[in-house]
Amino acid sequence: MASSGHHHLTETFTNPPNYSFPHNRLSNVLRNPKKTPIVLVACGSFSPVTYLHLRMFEMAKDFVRQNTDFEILGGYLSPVSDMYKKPGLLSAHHRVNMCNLAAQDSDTWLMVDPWEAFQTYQRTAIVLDHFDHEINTVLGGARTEDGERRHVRIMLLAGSDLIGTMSEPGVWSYSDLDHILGRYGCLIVERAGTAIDQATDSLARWRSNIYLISQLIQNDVSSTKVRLFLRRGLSVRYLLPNSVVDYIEEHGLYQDETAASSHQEKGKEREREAGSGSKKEIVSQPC
Ligand SMILES: Nc1ncnc2c1ncn2[C@@H]1O[C@H](COP(=O)(O)OP(=O)(O)OP(=O)(O)O)[C@@H](O)[C@H]1O
Ligand SMILES: NC(=O)c1ccc[n+]([C@@H]2O[C@H](COP(=O)(O)O)[C@@H](O)[C@H]2O)c1
Repeated sequence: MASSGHHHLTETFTNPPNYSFPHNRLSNVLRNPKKTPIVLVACGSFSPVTYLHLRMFEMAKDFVRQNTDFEILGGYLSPVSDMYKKPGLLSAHHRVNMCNLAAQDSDTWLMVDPWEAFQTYQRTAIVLDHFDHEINTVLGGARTEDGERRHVRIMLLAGSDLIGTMSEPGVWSYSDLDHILGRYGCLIVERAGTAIDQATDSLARWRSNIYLISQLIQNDVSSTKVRLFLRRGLSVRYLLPNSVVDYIEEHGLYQDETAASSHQEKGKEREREAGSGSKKEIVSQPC
């Protein structure tokens, strides 16, 4: 495993009340002893979770099988805390519930960890340390079929827009980047509107720990677009799991324009559209 050598695992973590680490779908057996066991962690708002978020895990699974010596033991969605205060961020309670519905609906290896959602904002480097602690220290890592103990490597799963922010000044500290990309590593899924090479150029020193996954079927669904559709009373069915669409309808979510700072959201969506070179309006009518 690559290690920066300068950083140590965070020793103490603040847990939300009544918290227990979900590991019901986490495999603790490494089927191929020649492989390195990994766990994928996707950090984000998930407001709401869409099929694109779930596709990221499937794309990563195919990529890992075809191009690496890793074996995936499980995947986690880790919704960010309400204190992240991003426009359109619905309460953690609803975001976690929707992620749980989506994960239940999906394959058998996805789970939702509410650890960061239900407490103060935690930086991504700390979130990955938390997973490392729970999986390797508390659960004792994985075992081969012969009973040999193995350290599980935690890896960040993200879209190329997120990796793009890693070269923007002031968003991530150098020591956090070194911790995330040096100690753990990252699988990056190409996202329409973000140049993947440009996004990773400035991260070249950690190149060996960054895996780029191209999108063979272009899909630019975003949570921002889903929120815009909902506010305009448009259908979002088949963009996200039915159980999540039903949950949104039942609870009347994403109807309130002011709470969601729609102004900022439209700006953000236009930026992304402009970045992708597309001049199309998402919806022909203005809000
Ligand atoms: N269409 C997509 N293609 C590739 N990656 C994506 C896509 N949508 C989301 N992601 C990735 O999923 C992770 C979680 O993202 P997040 O919840 O912030 O979703 P989002 O759709 O970007 O939300 P918002 O529109 O509210 O900014 C991020 O790493 C993001 O890059
Ligand atoms: N310094 C950091 O640790 C840092 C900076 C920016 C975003 N993030 C994380 O990235 C995820 C997605 O953020 P955005 O939706 O703002 O792109 C969130 O989970 C957030 O916590 C972490």
